[in-house]
Amino acid sequence: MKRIVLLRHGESLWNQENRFTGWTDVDLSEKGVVEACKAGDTLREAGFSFEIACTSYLKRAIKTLDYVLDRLNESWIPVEKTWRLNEKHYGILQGLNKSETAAQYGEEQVHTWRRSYDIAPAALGEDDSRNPSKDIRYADVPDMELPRTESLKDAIERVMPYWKCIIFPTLTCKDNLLVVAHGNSLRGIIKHLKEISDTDISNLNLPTAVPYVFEFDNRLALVKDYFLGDPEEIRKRTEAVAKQGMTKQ
Ligand SMILES: O=C(O)[C@@H](CO)OP(=O)(O)O
Repeated sequence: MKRIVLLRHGESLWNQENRFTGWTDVDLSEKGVVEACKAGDTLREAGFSFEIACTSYLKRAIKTLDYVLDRLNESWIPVEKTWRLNEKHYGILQGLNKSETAAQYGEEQVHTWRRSYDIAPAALGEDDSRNPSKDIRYADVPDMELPRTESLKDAIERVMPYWKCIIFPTLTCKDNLLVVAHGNSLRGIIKHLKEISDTDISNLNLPTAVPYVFEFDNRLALVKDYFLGDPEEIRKRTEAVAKQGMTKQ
């Protein structure tokens, strides 16, 4: 049996303040650090061990991975970072409070920006200091590929080459992989793995730092997927993520 564990980062400072984050490189909150350590403990107690891990270029995911590997006593394993696993780029919404945005533009519009398949928020202007083309960490990425905003569809289009060329083929020679990324980049991967329709994907929300396990047979067909943890707690935390775009949470 082969396994890929998908893990959303622990709570970030902007998750705590309920702000659209996207490619903004915010740190984990104190609660996020605790959540990340707990995810590592949960994986260890369930007998998980990893041969290789990958994550995004954003510190909330990188640090979550570090805490998880520390709890597993596996800080030594190879880790690959890629911009392709970054969160969906939220364009000009980045930094805005989600409830206040819902009060201004309506909950339906905010839901469309957050969870529709192919509608992106307005793009950052070329001169905006948040334009990724001005960030040295993306210097090796062709400018044409750097987003100024993204729909889920756009995010999937840049995640998938990495999934198909690097992550998934690694399963042919390794049995246990860990991917620590973000709510929407992971929703894109899950959509692909579980063949979720463009419409139904709007109902999928991921709680922070809950390991989501995918098991494959030796021919790499998906046989089983499940969250690790208390189902009732996971349900409540998932519902809370869905409600972040409401005027009052
Ligand atoms: O703001 C963001 O970048 C994401 C993840 O935190 O939020 P949402 O759940 O609204 O897509």
